[in-house]
Amino acid sequence: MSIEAPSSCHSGPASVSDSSLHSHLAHRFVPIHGSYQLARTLHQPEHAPFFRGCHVQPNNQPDTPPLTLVSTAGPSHRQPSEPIDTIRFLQAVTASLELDEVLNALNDFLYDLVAHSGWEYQCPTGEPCFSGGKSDPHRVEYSLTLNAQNLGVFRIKRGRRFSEEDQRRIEGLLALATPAIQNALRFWQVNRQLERDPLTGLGNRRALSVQGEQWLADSLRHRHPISMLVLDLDRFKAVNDTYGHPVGDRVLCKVAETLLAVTRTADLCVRLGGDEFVVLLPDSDLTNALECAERIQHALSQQFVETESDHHIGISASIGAAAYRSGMDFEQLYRQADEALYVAKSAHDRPVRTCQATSRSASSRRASAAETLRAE
Ligand SMILES: Nc1nc2c(ncn2[C@@H]2O[C@H](COP(=O)(O)OP(=O)(O)OP(=O)(O)O)[C@@H](O)[C@H]2O)c(=O)[nH]1
Repeated sequence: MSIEAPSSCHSGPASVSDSSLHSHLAHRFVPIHGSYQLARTLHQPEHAPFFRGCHVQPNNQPDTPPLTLVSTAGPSHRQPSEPIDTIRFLQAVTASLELDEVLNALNDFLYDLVAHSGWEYQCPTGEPCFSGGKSDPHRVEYSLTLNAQNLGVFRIKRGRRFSEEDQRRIEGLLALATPAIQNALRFWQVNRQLERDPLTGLGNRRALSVQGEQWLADSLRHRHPISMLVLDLDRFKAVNDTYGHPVGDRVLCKVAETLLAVTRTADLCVRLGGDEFVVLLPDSDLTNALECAERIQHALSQQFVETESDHHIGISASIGAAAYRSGMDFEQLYRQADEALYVAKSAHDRPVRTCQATSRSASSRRASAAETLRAE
Protein backbone atom coordinates (compact mmCIF):
# COMPACT_ATOMS: atom_id res chain seq x y z
CA MET A 1 0.00 0.00 0.00
CA SER A 2 1.41 3.35 -0.92
CA ILE A 3 0.72 6.41 1.12
CA GLU A 4 0.87 9.48 -0.97
CA ALA A 5 1.65 12.80 0.43
CA PRO A 6 0.04 15.78 -1.23
CA SER A 7 2.21 16.58 -4.18
CA SER A 8 1.76 20.28 -4.74
CA CYS A 9 4.92 22.31 -4.67
CA HIS A 10 5.15 25.51 -2.67
CA SER A 11 5.61 25.47 1.04
CA GLY A 12 3.08 26.74 3.53
CA PRO A 13 -0.42 25.87 4.43
CA ALA A 14 -3.15 25.39 1.91
CA SER A 15 -5.10 28.48 1.03
CA VAL A 16 -8.51 29.03 -0.46
CA SER A 17 -8.33 31.62 -3.17
CA ASP A 18 -10.62 30.54 -5.96
CA SER A 19 -12.51 33.39 -7.49
CA SER A 20 -15.70 31.36 -7.30
CA LEU A 21 -15.35 31.45 -3.55
CA HIS A 22 -14.44 35.10 -3.17
CA SER A 23 -17.94 36.35 -2.83
CA HIS A 24 -18.48 33.97 0.06
CA LEU A 25 -15.08 34.43 1.59
CA ALA A 26 -15.60 38.19 1.65
CA HIS A 27 -18.05 37.58 4.48
CA ARG A 28 -16.23 34.86 6.23
CA PHE A 29 -15.40 34.88 9.90
CA VAL A 30 -12.02 36.21 10.86
CA PRO A 31 -10.52 35.59 14.27
CA ILE A 32 -9.57 38.70 16.22
CA HIS A 33 -7.91 38.14 19.58
CA GLY A 34 -9.20 34.64 19.73
CA SER A 35 -12.78 35.53 18.82
CA TYR A 36 -14.44 35.91 15.45
CA GLN A 37 -15.87 38.82 13.58
CA LEU A 38 -17.07 39.37 10.05
CA ALA A 39 -14.46 40.59 7.61
CA ARG A 40 -14.57 41.80 4.05
CA THR A 41 -10.90 41.69 3.30
CA LEU A 42 -8.28 39.29 2.12
CA HIS A 43 -9.52 38.37 -1.28
CA GLN A 44 -6.00 37.88 -2.55
CA PRO A 45 -4.09 34.74 -1.73
CA GLU A 46 -0.97 36.69 -0.77
CA HIS A 47 -2.99 38.39 1.94
CA ALA A 48 -4.40 35.15 3.11
CA PRO A 49 -1.57 32.73 3.74
CA PHE A 50 -4.06 30.64 5.62
CA PHE A 51 -7.79 30.63 5.89
CA ARG A 52 -7.97 33.22 8.66
CA GLY A 53 -7.00 31.08 11.53
CA CYS A 54 -8.29 27.97 9.85
CA HIS A 55 -5.77 26.14 7.87
CA VAL A 56 -5.55 22.72 6.44
CA GLN A 57 -1.99 21.57 6.68
CA PRO A 58 -1.03 18.76 4.35
CA ASN A 59 1.09 16.47 6.45
CA ASN A 60 4.20 16.68 4.33
CA GLN A 61 4.10 20.50 4.10
CA PRO A 62 3.58 20.71 0.37
CA ASP A 63 3.23 23.72 -1.80
CA THR A 64 -0.25 24.75 -2.64
CA PRO A 65 -1.04 26.91 -5.62
CA PRO A 66 -4.30 28.87 -5.70
CA LEU A 67 -7.31 26.67 -5.44
CA THR A 68 -10.05 26.07 -7.93
CA LEU A 69 -12.99 24.18 -6.61
CA VAL A 70 -14.39 22.39 -9.60
CA SER A 71 -16.52 19.29 -9.68
CA THR A 72 -15.14 16.29 -11.52
CA ALA A 73 -18.09 14.04 -10.91
CA GLY A 74 -19.09 14.07 -14.54
CA PRO A 75 -22.31 14.87 -16.32
CA SER A 76 -24.49 12.86 -13.98
CA HIS A 77 -23.46 15.11 -11.10
CA ARG A 78 -22.17 18.53 -11.91
CA GLN A 79 -20.62 20.06 -14.99
CA PRO A 80 -16.82 20.08 -14.69
CA SER A 81 -16.58 23.83 -14.89
CA GLU A 82 -19.29 24.44 -12.31
CA PRO A 83 -17.89 25.57 -8.99
CA ILE A 84 -18.96 23.86 -5.84
CA ASP A 85 -21.97 25.49 -4.24
CA THR A 86 -20.31 26.79 -1.12
CA ILE A 87 -23.51 28.02 0.49
CA ARG A 88 -25.08 24.62 0.10
CA PHE A 89 -21.88 23.04 1.36
CA LEU A 90 -21.71 25.27 4.44
CA GLN A 91 -25.37 24.62 5.16
CA ALA A 92 -24.76 20.90 4.92
CA VAL A 93 -21.74 20.77 7.23
CA THR A 94 -23.28 23.08 9.81
CA ALA A 95 -26.71 21.43 9.82
CA SER A 96 -25.73 19.15 12.68
CA LEU A 97 -23.35 19.21 15.63
CA GLU A 98 -22.87 15.46 15.51
CA LEU A 99 -19.34 14.76 14.34
CA ASP A 100 -20.29 11.78 12.19
CA GLU A 101 -23.00 13.77 10.43
CA VAL A 102 -20.64 16.68 9.75
CA LEU A 103 -18.07 14.27 8.34
CA ASN A 104 -20.65 12.51 6.20
CA ALA A 105 -21.80 15.83 4.75
CA LEU A 106 -18.19 16.79 4.03
CA ASN A 107 -17.60 13.46 2.33
CA ASP A 108 -20.68 13.76 0.15
CA PHE A 109 -19.31 17.00 -1.29
CA LEU A 110 -15.77 15.69 -1.47
CA TYR A 111 -17.02 12.76 -3.48
CA ASP A 112 -18.51 15.13 -6.02
CA LEU A 113 -15.12 16.79 -6.35
CA VAL A 114 -12.65 13.92 -6.34
CA ALA A 115 -14.70 10.70 -6.33
CA HIS A 116 -12.76 9.20 -3.46
CA SER A 117 -13.55 5.70 -2.25
CA GLY A 118 -12.77 5.92 1.47
CA TRP A 119 -11.92 8.31 4.29
CA GLU A 120 -10.83 8.45 7.92
CA TYR A 121 -10.94 11.13 10.54
CA GLN A 122 -8.81 10.83 13.65
CA CYS A 123 -9.42 13.20 16.56
CA PRO A 124 -6.42 14.93 18.16
CA THR A 125 -6.75 12.70 21.23
CA GLY A 126 -6.77 9.60 19.07
CA GLU A 127 -10.44 8.97 19.63
CA PRO A 128 -12.99 8.93 18.28
CA CYS A 129 -11.92 7.73 14.87
CA PHE A 130 -14.53 7.85 12.14
CA SER A 131 -14.19 6.24 8.76
CA GLY A 132 -16.20 5.36 5.72
CA GLY A 133 -15.87 3.60 2.38
CA LYS A 134 -13.01 1.27 1.69
CA SER A 135 -9.31 1.30 2.19
CA ASP A 136 -7.88 1.94 -1.25
CA PRO A 137 -4.12 2.23 -1.70
CA HIS A 138 -3.74 5.89 -2.69
CA ARG A 139 -4.34 8.39 0.04
CA VAL A 140 -3.76 11.97 1.04
CA GLU A 141 -3.66 13.10 4.62
CA TYR A 142 -4.22 16.52 6.18
CA SER A 143 -3.72 17.90 9.65
CA LEU A 144 -6.56 20.24 10.52
CA THR A 145 -5.87 23.34 12.57
CA LEU A 146 -8.11 26.20 13.55
CA ASN A 147 -6.76 29.17 15.50
CA ALA A 148 -3.75 27.06 16.43
CA GLN A 149 -6.01 24.35 17.80
CA ASN A 150 -5.18 20.89 16.56
CA LEU A 151 -8.35 19.32 15.19
CA GLY A 152 -6.94 15.99 14.18
CA VAL A 153 -6.14 14.30 10.93
CA PHE A 154 -8.30 13.68 7.89
CA ARG A 155 -7.35 11.09 5.27
CA ILE A 156 -8.99 10.32 2.03
CA LYS A 157 -8.36 7.32 -0.19
CA ARG A 158 -9.08 6.03 -3.62
CA GLY A 159 -7.82 3.51 -6.16
CA ARG A 160 -5.93 6.02 -8.31
CA ARG A 161 -3.55 8.80 -7.48
CA PHE A 162 -4.75 12.19 -6.32
CA SER A 163 -3.57 14.86 -8.72
CA GLU A 164 -2.39 18.27 -7.54
CA GLU A 165 -5.69 19.66 -8.72
CA ASP A 166 -7.56 17.07 -6.63
CA GLN A 167 -5.51 18.03 -3.61
CA ARG A 168 -6.25 21.70 -4.02
CA ARG A 169 -9.95 20.94 -4.19
CA ILE A 170 -9.78 18.76 -1.11
CA GLU A 171 -7.84 21.41 0.79
CA GLY A 172 -10.31 24.11 -0.17
CA LEU A 173 -13.27 22.10 0.99
CA LEU A 174 -11.53 21.05 4.20
CA ALA A 175 -10.71 24.67 4.93
CA LEU A 176 -14.38 25.56 4.64
CA ALA A 177 -15.44 22.58 6.74
CA THR A 178 -12.91 23.01 9.53
CA PRO A 179 -14.98 25.40 11.73
CA ALA A 180 -17.88 22.96 11.55
CA ILE A 181 -15.55 20.11 12.50
CA GLN A 182 -14.26 22.16 15.42
CA ASN A 183 -17.79 22.81 16.70
CA ALA A 184 -18.76 19.16 16.32
CA LEU A 185 -15.59 18.11 18.09
CA ARG A 186 -16.38 20.42 21.00
CA PHE A 187 -19.90 19.05 21.14
CA TRP A 188 -18.54 15.52 21.21
CA GLN A 189 -16.09 16.47 23.97
CA VAL A 190 -18.81 18.09 26.08
CA ASN A 191 -20.99 15.02 25.72
CA ARG A 192 -18.07 12.85 26.61
CA GLN A 193 -17.41 14.85 29.76
CA LEU A 194 -21.02 14.28 30.77
CA GLU A 195 -20.40 10.54 30.56
CA ARG A 196 -17.09 10.48 32.38
CA ASP A 197 -16.32 10.02 36.05
CA PRO A 198 -14.05 12.98 36.83
CA LEU A 199 -12.03 11.17 39.50
CA THR A 200 -11.09 7.97 37.70
CA GLY A 201 -11.68 8.88 34.04
CA LEU A 202 -13.92 5.83 33.63
CA GLY A 203 -17.44 6.10 32.30
CA ASN A 204 -20.15 7.13 34.74
CA ARG A 205 -23.74 6.07 35.34
CA ARG A 206 -24.91 8.03 32.30
CA ALA A 207 -22.37 6.30 30.06
CA LEU A 208 -23.54 2.95 31.35
CA SER A 209 -27.14 3.65 30.63
CA VAL A 210 -26.53 5.21 27.19
CA GLN A 211 -24.01 2.60 26.10
CA GLY A 212 -25.73 -0.27 27.87
CA GLU A 213 -29.09 0.20 26.19
CA GLN A 214 -27.37 0.43 22.84
CA TRP A 215 -25.17 -2.63 23.36
CA LEU A 216 -28.06 -4.66 24.67
CA ALA A 217 -30.08 -3.81 21.56
CA ASP A 218 -27.09 -4.75 19.36
CA SER A 219 -26.64 -8.03 21.22
CA LEU A 220 -30.29 -8.88 20.76
CA ARG A 221 -30.19 -8.02 17.08
CA HIS A 222 -27.08 -10.10 16.41
CA ARG A 223 -27.98 -12.81 18.94
CA HIS A 224 -24.70 -12.30 20.76
CA PRO A 225 -24.35 -12.76 24.50
CA ILE A 226 -23.69 -9.82 26.80
CA SER A 227 -22.88 -9.88 30.48
CA MET A 228 -22.15 -7.58 33.37
CA LEU A 229 -19.95 -7.48 36.45
CA VAL A 230 -20.74 -5.28 39.44
CA LEU A 231 -17.83 -4.65 41.84
CA ASP A 232 -17.84 -3.15 45.26
CA LEU A 233 -14.67 -2.54 47.23
CA ASP A 234 -14.42 -4.23 50.61
CA ARG A 235 -14.20 -2.06 53.71
CA PHE A 236 -13.45 1.00 51.69
CA LYS A 237 -14.98 3.26 54.29
CA ALA A 238 -12.27 2.15 56.71
CA VAL A 239 -9.62 3.25 54.21
CA ASN A 240 -11.15 6.72 54.12
CA ASP A 241 -11.59 6.84 57.87
CA THR A 242 -8.08 5.63 58.60
CA TYR A 243 -6.01 7.33 55.90
CA GLY A 244 -8.26 10.12 54.65
CA HIS A 245 -10.22 10.73 51.46
CA PRO A 246 -7.24 11.60 49.23
CA VAL A 247 -5.82 8.12 49.89
CA GLY A 248 -9.29 6.66 49.30
CA ASP A 249 -9.38 8.51 45.99
CA ARG A 250 -6.05 6.98 45.02
CA VAL A 251 -7.44 3.53 45.79
CA LEU A 252 -10.42 4.24 43.52
CA CYS A 253 -8.06 5.38 40.74
CA LYS A 254 -5.94 2.27 41.18
CA VAL A 255 -9.04 0.11 40.82
CA ALA A 256 -10.02 1.99 37.65
CA GLU A 257 -6.53 1.54 36.23
CA THR A 258 -6.63 -2.18 37.02
CA LEU A 259 -10.05 -2.63 35.44
CA LEU A 260 -8.86 -0.97 32.25
CA ALA A 261 -5.74 -3.11 32.23
CA VAL A 262 -7.45 -6.47 32.57
CA THR A 263 -10.56 -5.96 30.45
CA ARG A 264 -10.78 -5.76 26.67
CA THR A 265 -10.95 -2.44 24.90
CA ALA A 266 -14.42 -3.49 23.76
CA ASP A 267 -15.62 -3.64 27.38
CA LEU A 268 -17.09 -0.67 29.17
CA CYS A 269 -15.71 0.11 32.63
CA VAL A 270 -17.80 2.45 34.72
CA ARG A 271 -17.66 3.90 38.21
CA LEU A 272 -21.26 4.07 39.30
CA GLY A 273 -20.45 6.13 42.37
CA GLY A 274 -18.68 5.69 45.71
CA ASP A 275 -16.75 2.41 45.62
CA GLU A 276 -19.04 0.67 43.13
CA PHE A 277 -17.91 -0.20 39.62
CA VAL A 278 -19.51 -1.94 36.67
CA VAL A 279 -17.91 -3.74 33.75
CA LEU A 280 -20.16 -4.36 30.77
CA LEU A 281 -18.90 -7.18 28.58
CA PRO A 282 -20.31 -7.39 25.06
CA ASP A 283 -19.97 -10.75 23.28
CA SER A 284 -19.45 -12.48 26.63
CA ASP A 285 -21.53 -15.16 28.29
CA LEU A 286 -21.57 -15.96 32.01
CA THR A 287 -18.47 -18.16 31.79
CA ASN A 288 -16.53 -15.35 30.09
CA ALA A 289 -17.81 -12.90 32.69
CA LEU A 290 -16.70 -15.13 35.55
CA GLU A 291 -13.28 -15.54 33.97
CA CYS A 292 -13.03 -11.78 33.71
CA ALA A 293 -14.11 -11.44 37.37
CA GLU A 294 -11.35 -13.84 38.31
CA ARG A 295 -8.79 -11.83 36.35
CA ILE A 296 -9.95 -8.67 38.08
CA GLN A 297 -9.79 -10.28 41.53
CA HIS A 298 -6.31 -11.54 40.84
CA ALA A 299 -5.07 -8.23 39.45
CA LEU A 300 -6.51 -6.26 42.37
CA SER A 301 -4.86 -8.63 44.81
CA GLN A 302 -1.52 -7.61 43.32
CA GLN A 303 -2.19 -3.89 43.76
CA PHE A 304 -1.68 -1.60 46.70
CA VAL A 305 -1.63 2.09 47.43
CA GLU A 306 1.21 3.54 49.45
CA THR A 307 0.41 6.21 52.03
CA GLU A 308 2.62 9.07 53.21
CA SER A 309 3.13 7.09 56.41
CA ASP A 310 4.50 4.19 54.37
CA HIS A 311 1.50 1.96 54.79
CA HIS A 312 0.63 -0.26 51.88
CA ILE A 313 -3.11 -0.52 51.44
CA GLY A 314 -4.20 -3.66 49.69
CA ILE A 315 -7.30 -3.68 47.53
CA SER A 316 -10.06 -6.20 47.72
CA ALA A 317 -13.41 -6.21 45.94
CA SER A 318 -16.50 -8.36 45.82
CA ILE A 319 -17.94 -9.04 42.40
CA GLY A 320 -21.36 -10.09 41.16
CA ALA A 321 -21.87 -11.38 37.63
CA ALA A 322 -24.91 -11.80 35.43
CA ALA A 323 -25.47 -12.64 31.78
CA TYR A 324 -28.33 -11.45 29.63
CA ARG A 325 -31.23 -13.84 29.34
CA SER A 326 -34.13 -13.57 26.98
CA GLY A 327 -36.77 -11.07 28.04
CA MET A 328 -34.52 -9.03 30.33
CA ASP A 329 -34.07 -5.33 29.96
CA PHE A 330 -30.87 -3.51 30.85
CA GLU A 331 -32.08 -2.59 34.31
CA GLN A 332 -32.83 -6.25 35.05
CA LEU A 333 -29.38 -7.29 33.90
CA TYR A 334 -27.87 -4.80 36.33
CA ARG A 335 -30.20 -5.90 39.13
CA GLN A 336 -29.19 -9.53 38.71
CA ALA A 337 -25.50 -8.72 38.80
CA ASP A 338 -26.09 -6.52 41.82
CA GLU A 339 -27.97 -9.31 43.61
CA ALA A 340 -25.07 -11.64 42.90
CA LEU A 341 -22.78 -9.01 44.37
CA TYR A 342 -24.93 -8.84 47.47
CA VAL A 343 -24.58 -12.60 47.94
CA ALA A 344 -20.84 -12.37 47.39
CA LYS A 345 -20.60 -9.54 49.92
CA SER A 346 -22.49 -11.33 52.62
CA ALA A 347 -20.51 -14.53 52.14
CA HIS A 348 -17.28 -13.00 53.39
CA ASP A 349 -16.18 -10.41 55.82
CA ARG A 350 -12.59 -9.36 55.65
CA PRO A 351 -10.86 -6.46 57.30
CA VAL A 352 -9.01 -3.86 55.32
CA ARG A 353 -5.46 -5.03 54.95
CA THR A 354 -2.60 -2.69 55.32
CA CYS A 355 0.49 -4.19 53.78
CA GLN A 356 0.01 -6.28 50.73
CA ALA A 357 -3.50 -7.58 50.93
CA THR A 358 -4.83 -10.58 49.13
CA SER A 359 -8.24 -10.49 47.60
CA ARG A 360 -10.93 -12.93 48.45
CA SER A 361 -10.82 -16.23 46.73
CA ALA A 362 -11.88 -15.62 43.18
CA SER A 363 -13.20 -19.11 42.78
CA SER A 364 -15.36 -18.88 45.88
CA ARG A 365 -16.69 -15.55 44.63
CA ARG A 366 -17.29 -17.03 41.23
CA ALA A 367 -19.14 -19.96 42.68
CA SER A 368 -21.23 -17.67 44.80
CA ALA A 369 -22.07 -15.39 41.90
CA ALA A 370 -22.86 -18.27 39.61
CA GLU A 371 -24.97 -19.94 42.26
CA THR A 372 -27.01 -16.82 42.70
CA LEU A 373 -27.60 -16.68 39.00
CA ARG A 374 -28.53 -20.32 38.69
CA ALA A 375 -30.86 -20.16 41.66
CA GLU A 376 -32.92 -17.49 39.90
N1 LIG B 1 -12.26 8.72 48.87
C1 LIG B 1 -13.51 8.67 48.41
N2 LIG B 1 -14.46 8.06 49.10
C2 LIG B 1 -15.71 8.01 48.61
C3 LIG B 1 -16.04 8.59 47.38
N3 LIG B 1 -17.36 8.37 47.15
C4 LIG B 1 -17.82 7.68 48.20
N4 LIG B 1 -16.83 7.45 49.09
C5 LIG B 1 -16.88 6.74 50.36
O1 LIG B 1 -16.96 5.36 50.08
C6 LIG B 1 -17.39 4.73 51.27
C7 LIG B 1 -18.30 3.60 50.91
O2 LIG B 1 -18.64 2.99 52.09
P1 LIG B 1 -19.46 1.66 52.17
O3 LIG B 1 -20.53 1.68 51.12
O4 LIG B 1 -19.87 1.44 53.56
O5 LIG B 1 -18.45 0.58 51.64
P2 LIG B 1 -17.43 -0.32 52.43
O6 LIG B 1 -16.78 0.37 53.59
O7 LIG B 1 -16.54 -0.78 51.36
O8 LIG B 1 -18.33 -1.44 53.01
P3 LIG B 1 -18.43 -2.93 52.46
O9 LIG B 1 -18.75 -2.78 51.01
O10 LIG B 1 -19.57 -3.52 53.22
O11 LIG B 1 -17.14 -3.59 52.67
C8 LIG B 1 -18.06 5.81 52.11
O12 LIG B 1 -17.22 6.08 53.22
C9 LIG B 1 -18.07 7.04 51.21
O13 LIG B 1 -17.88 8.25 51.92
C10 LIG B 1 -15.01 9.26 46.67
O14 LIG B 1 -15.20 9.80 45.58
N5 LIG B 1 -13.77 9.28 47.21
